[in-house]
Amino acid sequence: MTTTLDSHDCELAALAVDRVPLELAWSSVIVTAPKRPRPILSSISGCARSGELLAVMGPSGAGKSTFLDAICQRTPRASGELTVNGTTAYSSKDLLSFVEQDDALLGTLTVRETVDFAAQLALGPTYPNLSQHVDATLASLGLSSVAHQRIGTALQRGISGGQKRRVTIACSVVAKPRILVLDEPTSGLDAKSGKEVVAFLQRLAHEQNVLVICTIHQPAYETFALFDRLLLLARGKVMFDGPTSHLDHYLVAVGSPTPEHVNPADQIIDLVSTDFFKAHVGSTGGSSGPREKGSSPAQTPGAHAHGTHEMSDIAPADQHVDGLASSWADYAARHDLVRSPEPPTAGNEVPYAKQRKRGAALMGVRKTLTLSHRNALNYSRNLLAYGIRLGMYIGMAVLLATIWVHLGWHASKLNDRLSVSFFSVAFLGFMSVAGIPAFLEERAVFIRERANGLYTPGQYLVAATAVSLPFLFACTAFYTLIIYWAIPMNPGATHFFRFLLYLYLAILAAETQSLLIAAFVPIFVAALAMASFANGLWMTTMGYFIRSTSLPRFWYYTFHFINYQTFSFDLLVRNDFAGQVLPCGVDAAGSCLCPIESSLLATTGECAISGQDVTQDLDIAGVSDGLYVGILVIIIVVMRLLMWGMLVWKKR
Ligand SMILES: Nc1ncnc2c1ncn2[C@@H]1O[C@H](COP(=O)(O)OP(=O)(O)OP(=O)(O)O)[C@@H](O)[C@H]1O
Repeated sequence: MTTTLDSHDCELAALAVDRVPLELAWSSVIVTAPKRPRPILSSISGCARSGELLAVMGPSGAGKSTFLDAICQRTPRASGELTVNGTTAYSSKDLLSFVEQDDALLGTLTVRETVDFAAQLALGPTYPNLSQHVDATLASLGLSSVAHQRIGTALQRGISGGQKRRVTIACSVVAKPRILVLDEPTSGLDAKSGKEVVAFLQRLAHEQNVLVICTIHQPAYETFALFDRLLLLARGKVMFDGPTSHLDHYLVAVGSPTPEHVNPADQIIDLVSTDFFKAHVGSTGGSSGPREKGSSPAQTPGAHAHGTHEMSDIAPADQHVDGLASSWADYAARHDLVRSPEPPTAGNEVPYAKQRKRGAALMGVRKTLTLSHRNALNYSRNLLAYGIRLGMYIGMAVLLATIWVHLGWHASKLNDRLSVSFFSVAFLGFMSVAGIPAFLEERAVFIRERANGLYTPGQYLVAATAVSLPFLFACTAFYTLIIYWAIPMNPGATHFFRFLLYLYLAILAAETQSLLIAAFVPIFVAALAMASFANGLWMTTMGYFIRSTSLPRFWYYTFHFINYQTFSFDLLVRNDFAGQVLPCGVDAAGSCLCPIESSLLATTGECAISGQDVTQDLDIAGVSDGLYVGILVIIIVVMRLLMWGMLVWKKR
């Protein structure tokens, strides 16, 4: 990887542009959580400037991820002030890209496609030299050799976990952010790859004047040396916030010098860790080391070691951390390391926001097209999600066509025939839950990209709908073609196309319902259970198992009439029986035996029931097909709008 990285130094330098220097400042940032005795972050202030690589470190639970969330405006629980170049009037989505701890990627795409789509969404498909920029980014992160490998799915092994981490970073870097924030960019990477990634981030900061802030756990000495500054947190407080070059001196000053062959990054983490504090205090008498001469009277590491029996379990750790926070504040003041944000000046106004507004509508259309293209690729390759689903629809059709084969038109087969319409609506609708896993995978990508301002929930939904419509139509068409003449259903082109339309609307409604539920509860098992329950509810109140006229009034006036299955089932039944006459049987005495009341017997004496008799019996004779189609469309549109609302509302 070293060689590829080096060979792209020039490329990176060439990509550098003369950019307005940025300073991100955070002031008195406090993050609290309900039922938590102390804040997650206790009034943190500081700033960082473009061209710097800042490490945010601290023991587990120190508040590092929360700090990143706060400075990226990703948590509603934060208070305090954030400014860029002295102003609060900036858009973090325009300036900043966030790389989360989890790698949310589409497994069916190749590495290059993934980064290329990210570039198109961030910069626009017509951005000059986009392809070269994508290749340079891949090379910079050591991904050229796997550029054409798929990310990987449950069926197809793809790239390694460490490579996925780098692809996620590449997706953010390729967007050319002015501020890049990364949560654990080296987790899952071996030491060498971790160092290469941090070296890349350092060059990105130094050569492209980007401000890079990242949390990092236990960096190797050489990796740690690449950082310009360190912000060290413990129990939500600042333990160190200055150039990494001062760390050794500071450790000496607080009486905890780094022993030979020990990484100063490990030494300071050891010093501020309190997770096993009580045990540590009990066994060793607390961490030792004199306080820096002249430091505040707050407790130093060893000061609380005696008399712990008088304190609560939490107090010694808090005291330890408070002592170190004071030590740092004293040290920083003494050594002129306290950084204050620069006041705003003419010429360093925050750029971008206005420029981006221009041509926003065209950019929005392009993004929707790019997203649709990506979705179409995903659909065409995702055998598990879509291939197997199409196979299921075909399998169901074959089952129906072979079991109900040559059903014919006899009154004794009335219920068998009604069950074709029921089965088609209810079971095909039920199978829409199979779309939930693929949606959740896409949603994770959407959450990441939306948080980085790449596109809006509306654009995502339009693109997702545009690609799912033909897929669901194909599923419906295959199903209809297989069963229609095998049973057969009501002959004639009009009835055939009506069947296709009504069933398509039912499947669309079922699909939208499943996705709406998954957007509301984005946990696979829970969404599956809820969608299954909803389908069960619709099945039982649609008027097949118990005729609608016999349904208890509560269910009839509520769920029967907001039920997409009611309208689809009624439409299919009306279509199937329209104009048909079903002869009834005759008993030994020659009496006509019809399963339902026959109007033909009463008027013409013919021993048969008409299609009209069937719809009359089901209490759907007088309904308007157009109205029912309209209601189905409204149900689908309302659920899609609710889904949009859910996507807007749920940011995680
Ligand atoms: N929404 C929340 N509600 C309650 N507690 C929370 C919430 N978010 C975070 N915390 C708590 O705040 C503390 C800091 O969490 P955070 O994830 O920021 O730590 P971290 O330093 O990133 O830890 P790690 O290195 O283990 O990822 C933890 O104790 C965590 O349990």
